[in-house]
This record gives sequence, C-alpha cells and structure tokens, in this order.
Amino acid sequence: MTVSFPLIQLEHICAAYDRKPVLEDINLTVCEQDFIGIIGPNGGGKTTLVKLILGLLHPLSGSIRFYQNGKETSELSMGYLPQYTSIDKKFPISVYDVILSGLNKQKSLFRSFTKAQHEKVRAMLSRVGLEGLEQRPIGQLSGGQLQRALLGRALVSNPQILILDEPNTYIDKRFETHLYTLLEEINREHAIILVSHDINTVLQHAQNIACVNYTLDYLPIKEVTGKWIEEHFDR
Ligand SMILES: Nc1ncnc2c1ncn2[C@@H]1O[C@H](COP(=O)(O)OP(=O)(O)OP(=O)(O)O)[C@@H](O)[C@H]1O
Repeated sequence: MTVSFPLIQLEHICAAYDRKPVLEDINLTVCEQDFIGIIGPNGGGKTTLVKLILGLLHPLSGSIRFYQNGKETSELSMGYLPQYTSIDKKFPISVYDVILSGLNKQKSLFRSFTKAQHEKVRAMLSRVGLEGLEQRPIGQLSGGQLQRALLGRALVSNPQILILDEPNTYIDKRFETHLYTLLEEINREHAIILVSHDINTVLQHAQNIACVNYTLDYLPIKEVTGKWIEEHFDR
C-alpha cells in the first residue's frame, strides 16, 4: 500500500464576512492523491472554504497548514478553476494568454516566458480541446469554451493540487466525459478538490465527500448511504 501524506490541514477554522459567521469549526485534511467532492446548499460556504485554502481569505480563527512530503511548508502550488460567474468576460485577453497566465508564478520577474513555457501552453490548448481558438478574445467564447480555457490555466503549471468550483456549469456532455477522464489522469499524481451541485458527479468520481453548510461533515464515498444524502444534499 502506498503511503499518502497530508498536503493541507485545516483545524478549527471559523470564517466570517463583516462579522457575519459563515463557517464554524471546520476540520479537514487533504492528502496527496485525494479526490474530495464538496457539496452543500447555496450559500453554505463552499466557495468560502476554497478561498481559505487558496489564501484569498483569512480565517477568523483556526489554522491552515501546508505539507510537502510530510514536512510543513509555507505554500503549495495550486491550480484553481473559479466559478464561471466570477469571470469578467469583457476583460480583453485571448485564450492563449489566459492559459499562459497560469504560468505567471513560474516566470522570472524581468524575463519573458521561455520557449518551454510556450510549448506547455500549446500542449494544454490541445488537452482542453481549444486548438484553433488560441487568439480569440474570451468575450467571444461560449460558456463551455471559456471554462475549458480556465481549466487550461489551472492545469498548465502542473500544480500539486487542483481546485475546481462548479466546472461543469456550461460544459457540454461530450467535453464533460473528457473532463472527468482528464481529472482521473491528473488524480494519479495530484490531489483534487471538486465543488459541485451534482451529487452524482461527486459520488461517481470522488474518493471522499464533504458537505459544507456552516459546519463541515466529511465521509469516504464508500460509506455514503441514501439516508446521508437525504440529510445533507439540497435538491
Ligand atoms: N464577499 C462577501 N461578502 C459578504 N458576504 C459574502 C461574501 N461572499 C460570500 N458571502 C456570503 O457568505 C455565505 C457563503 O457564501 P459562499 O459563496 O461561500 O457559499 P457557496 O456554498 O459557495 O454558495 P453557492 O452554492 O451559491 O455558490 C453566503 O451567505 C454569502 O452570501
């Protein structure tokens, strides 16, 4: 059996916006090669939890720790596919540059992107099925095409952990099948956190499930019963 080390450990996390509590006493460990599906009702705090993990929001109390090969580290490389609605489609940027921007953190400050980095972008364009659309501004893409471009941006740096917030809102059935094959492939080496309203998607692909509704309830998929789904899932 392979040993799976923790990558992220959240302990007793509380979060609030303008003093209004949103998350209470959240404990969660994300291990290497984990695939955690996050479900929960609208406004339950799923995106807030993702923002805390990404460091975009600071908790009111509690701790978030990152680990690499079992040793604590200050940060991890994370790829993030945000919710479609949080994207400004009017921003004048091409598909190619969106994907390239996923490598910003790996670029030296005063240097241009290297040939190898441009090659990574071209390979990613093909992986997410956007060849031929590289120069198109994002405002002229369909919802599904934009989500694929954002997925390319999240993946191009080969991050240790991939976080997807509602990836299949606009993606068509054909690409959805491809997306989950892609995620399976990625999951052989990297951890995935998938926020989804689609309980079937989570049950089918994740190893563990977390229901976020002010507090967090966590269970291995194997232990999920019909009763648990009824109690936790907002239809
Ligand atoms: N920037 C913000 N300022 C104030 N309140 C916020 C902010 N972002 C989210 N909230 C509130 O925090 C609560 C949790 O929001 P969050 O977006 O985390 O929920 P969610 O589970 O991701 O919801 P959904 O399924 O609708 O995307 C909601 O009541 C929301 O209105």
